[in-house]
Amino acid sequence: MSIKIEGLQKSYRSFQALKNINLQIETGLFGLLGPNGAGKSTLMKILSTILPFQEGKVSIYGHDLVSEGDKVRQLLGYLPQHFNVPSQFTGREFLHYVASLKGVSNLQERKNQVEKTLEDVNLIEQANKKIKGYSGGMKRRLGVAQALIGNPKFIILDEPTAGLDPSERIRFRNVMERLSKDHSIILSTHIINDIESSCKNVAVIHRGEVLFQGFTELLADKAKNVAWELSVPFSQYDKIEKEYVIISSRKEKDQAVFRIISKEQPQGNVRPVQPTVEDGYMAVISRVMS
Ligand SMILES: Nc1ncnc2c1ncn2[C@@H]1O[C@H](COP(=O)(O)OP(=O)(O)OP(=O)(O)O)[C@@H](O)[C@H]1O
Repeated sequence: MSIKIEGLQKSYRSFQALKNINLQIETGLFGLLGPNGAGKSTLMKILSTILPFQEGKVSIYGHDLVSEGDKVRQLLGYLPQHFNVPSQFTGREFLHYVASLKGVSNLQERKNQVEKTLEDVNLIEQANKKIKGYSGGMKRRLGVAQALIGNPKFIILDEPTAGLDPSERIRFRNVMERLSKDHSIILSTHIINDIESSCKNVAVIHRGEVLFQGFTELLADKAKNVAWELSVPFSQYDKIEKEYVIISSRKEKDQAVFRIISKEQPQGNVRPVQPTVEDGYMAVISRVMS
C-alpha cells in the first residue's frame, strides 16, 4: 500500500472539515470527487504536509506524514488549487528553478527533465515567453509541469484540468496514464469524465466524509435501479426539477426529457436506464442509492 490514511480528522476552529477519513491508495491514478466545499483541497493540503490536522495517522510509502515530513516532501509533487507563479520568469526558467529546488543538481539531467516536462504539457513553443503573458490554461499546465519535475513518486494535483480545453485535457490524461504505471497520483476534479476515463480507483467525499471508495466502474453500480429517463410536458419542468435529483435534461419536440435519480419509479412516461459513473456519483452524494 503506497498511501494509508486512518481516522483522519481536521477542524478549522469549530468547523469539522474532515471526519474520520480512511483511505488506501495504491500505485496508479486515484480520483477524488466531491462537490464544492466537500473537503478535497483540505485533504490534499494535509497530504502535501502544508496543513496540520488534529487526529489520525497518515503513512506515505512507509513514512509517517507528521514525524517524517521531510522524507514525505522528497517524494512529493504538488499542484495546489490556486497556483501562483512569479510572472517575470519564462516557463523554462521557472521549471529549471523548481528542478534546482527539488535537488536536480546535474545540469544535463535538469535540462532533460525540463524539456521532457515542457513537451508533456505542450508548452515547448511558449517556454521562452514570460509567464505573465500566459493564458489561464497555459499557467495551469505550467502548474502541472512543476508538480511533475524531479520525478516524484507521489503526485497530488488539485483540479489540474480546470480551464483546460478538451484537447489539452486529453493530452493531460495520456501523460497521467503513462505516469500511473509507477507513480501514485491523486487528482481532484469536478469533471467526472476525467475520472471515468483514466482513474482505476476513486473516492467520493461529501461534507468531510468518504461516501464511496473503490473501482471507478463500481461507482456506476450505486445508481443501479435508481436511474431513469422521464419525459414530461414542458409545463412540468419546474415541478420535476424540485422533485428529483436531476442528472441532465434535454428538449424533444414539446417534451422535456430528464435523466433523474429516484428510489421509487416515477409516474408517467418513464424508462429505466443503464447507470453511468456520473449517475452513481449523484446517487452517492444525494444518498439516493439502490
Ligand atoms: N482556512 C479555512 N478556514 C475555515 N474554513 C475553511 C478553510 N479552508 C476551507 N474551509 C472550509 O472547509 C470545507 C472544505 O473546504 P475545501 O476547500 O477543502 O473543499 P473542496 O472540496 O476543495 O471544495 P472546492 O471543490 O469548492 O474547491 C469548506 O466548508 C470550507 O469552507
